[in-house]
Amino acid sequence: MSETPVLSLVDVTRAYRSGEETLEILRGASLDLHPGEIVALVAPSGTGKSTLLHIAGLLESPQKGQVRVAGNDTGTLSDTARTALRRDEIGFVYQFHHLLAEFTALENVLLPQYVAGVSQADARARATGLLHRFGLGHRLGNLPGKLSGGEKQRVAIARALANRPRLLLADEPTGNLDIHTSDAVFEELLLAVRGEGVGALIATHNEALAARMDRVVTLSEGRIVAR
Ligand SMILES: Nc1ncnc2c1ncn2[C@@H]1O[C@H](COP(=O)(O)OP(=O)(O)OP(=O)(O)O)[C@@H](O)[C@H]1O
Repeated sequence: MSETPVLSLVDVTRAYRSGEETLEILRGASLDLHPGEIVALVAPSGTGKSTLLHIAGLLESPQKGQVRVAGNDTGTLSDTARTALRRDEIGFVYQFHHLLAEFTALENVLLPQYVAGVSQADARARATGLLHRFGLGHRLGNLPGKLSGGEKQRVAIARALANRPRLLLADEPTGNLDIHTSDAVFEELLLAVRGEGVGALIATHNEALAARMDRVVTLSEGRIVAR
């Protein structure tokens, strides 16, 4: 493919100290994720999925290697430029929704857009459009405490997509939900991601959900390999 990858990891290494020991979690992990491609990351617990997603999301830095997001070599960016790149190009969905409890569903989807400088009218149109798409048109004014688990996670996904990121990173995005709700929310997530043409890297333990994505990769001895 000739298009610039939305995410390029090149020989990324990351180790943690644990007492006397050094845990080498990532040992030369490389991956190209192309625009619109949806990749599942399925690997045993503790092998470094969250570490990899944090590095891809510019929340952590690798000790060695390169992280390029939408063609930008992030190792050479100032903190301000990294923050702007994260805000404009990357959406995150976690296992837990992390919605702001004192803000309504609509406000939770508006806020990242305001931070990015989107006008009130445009932000409102985008937020209501997304929330309607996730079947939450009747929940715009609800606080998170007044939403079901599945609804909260749908709002979190809408929030992650609000600024039209080119890259979506998700860590067990439906791992907190019962099987039935998880399947439904996951289906909506895939539809939205495909509809928006976002490149997505999604960590999951759910093999059936992984099989619905374009490609499945795993972590083996600190490297990313196809499965
Ligand atoms: N900040 C840290 N300091 C020390 N060790 C850490 C740190 N973060 C992660 N680790 C260790 O690195 C390893 C990989 O952690 P990570 O959370 O990336 O795994 P994971 O594959 O996402 O696991 P799970 O599927 O259980 O969420 C674990 O052994 C963990 O204890």
